[in-house]
Amino acid sequence: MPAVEMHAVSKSYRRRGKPPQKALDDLHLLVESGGVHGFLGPNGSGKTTTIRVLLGLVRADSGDVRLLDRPVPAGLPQVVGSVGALVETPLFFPGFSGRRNLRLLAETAGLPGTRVEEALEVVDLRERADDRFKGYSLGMKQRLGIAAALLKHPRLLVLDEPSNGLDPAGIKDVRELIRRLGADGSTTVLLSSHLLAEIEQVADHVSIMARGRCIASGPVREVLAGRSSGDVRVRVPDRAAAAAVLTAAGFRVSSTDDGLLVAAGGAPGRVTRVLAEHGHYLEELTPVAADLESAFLALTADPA
Ligand SMILES: Nc1ncnc2c1ncn2[C@@H]1O[C@H](COP(=O)(O)OP(=O)(O)OP(=O)(O)O)[C@@H](O)[C@H]1O
Repeated sequence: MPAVEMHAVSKSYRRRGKPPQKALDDLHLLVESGGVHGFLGPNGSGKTTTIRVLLGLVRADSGDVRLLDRPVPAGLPQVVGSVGALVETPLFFPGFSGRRNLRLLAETAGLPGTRVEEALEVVDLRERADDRFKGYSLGMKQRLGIAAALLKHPRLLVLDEPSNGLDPAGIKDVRELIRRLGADGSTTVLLSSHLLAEIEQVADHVSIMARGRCIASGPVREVLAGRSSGDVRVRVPDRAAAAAVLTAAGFRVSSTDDGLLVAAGGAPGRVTRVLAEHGHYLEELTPVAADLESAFLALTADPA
């Protein structure tokens, strides 16, 4: 059963004195259960709006939304107890300890105190649980927020840009925590981020948003492997002569530290043949994968 299904979802925000702002434009999104699903897109691409629609915080103008196999918003009361979310920095009492803050939340939600200890354990805050919230580092505050979202042992945990504003140490802690949660198997994590590296390092699957649509989705490796640059790196004994031959054959060639970079347009066989026909024998030919950054930029580039 998918954790999230969205079909043809559109949402515009009305703005006073201006035309409506289209935030979601015929969005199709599928998040299978289990692991960490990265939800990647530049600022303004519609990630937060998608999450708001999912959690019933705003209503879509059209389309179908299902969360844990229940329609949204009608079926939300049946699943809300299985969904944890960290959408904004959560509000805690600054003068209370982390543990006391969580206990209050657990009591309000009718959850047993044992859940507080389990959640503190998962986010690795037990040792500091009796310190006041206001003395926590930003990373610890964020982990306490995740602990709060974990109190009800959610089947789906939604984290909207959890690393925003954190220092490198905090980012690392939150990243490790998300990895642990994904490996645990009982929780599906939907992790939204505009940071490619964050998604690359923790997510199994990724959906890429641009301009209110999902433009690519699948296992992280596949989505990115499908974006090979079409370039090849070649090493030959006589670099200058080989470059001249390839240029004459119509290839764009540049020299690198250890060989030639050839824009082969996905036809590495032709590079090999042209070189061999002119008596240049390859020592090495390696396809150059598009790095994640350029794949992401190419996917999300504004066509306008
Ligand atoms: N309450 C609102 N009123 C008007 N426009 C809005 C509102 N919320 C979002 N938008 C617009 O909708 C579009 C999508 O915004 P959204 O916040 O969903 O994107 P995002 O990918 O989460 O980006 P960010 O990371 O910057 O929050 C943007 O153009 C944004 O300016």
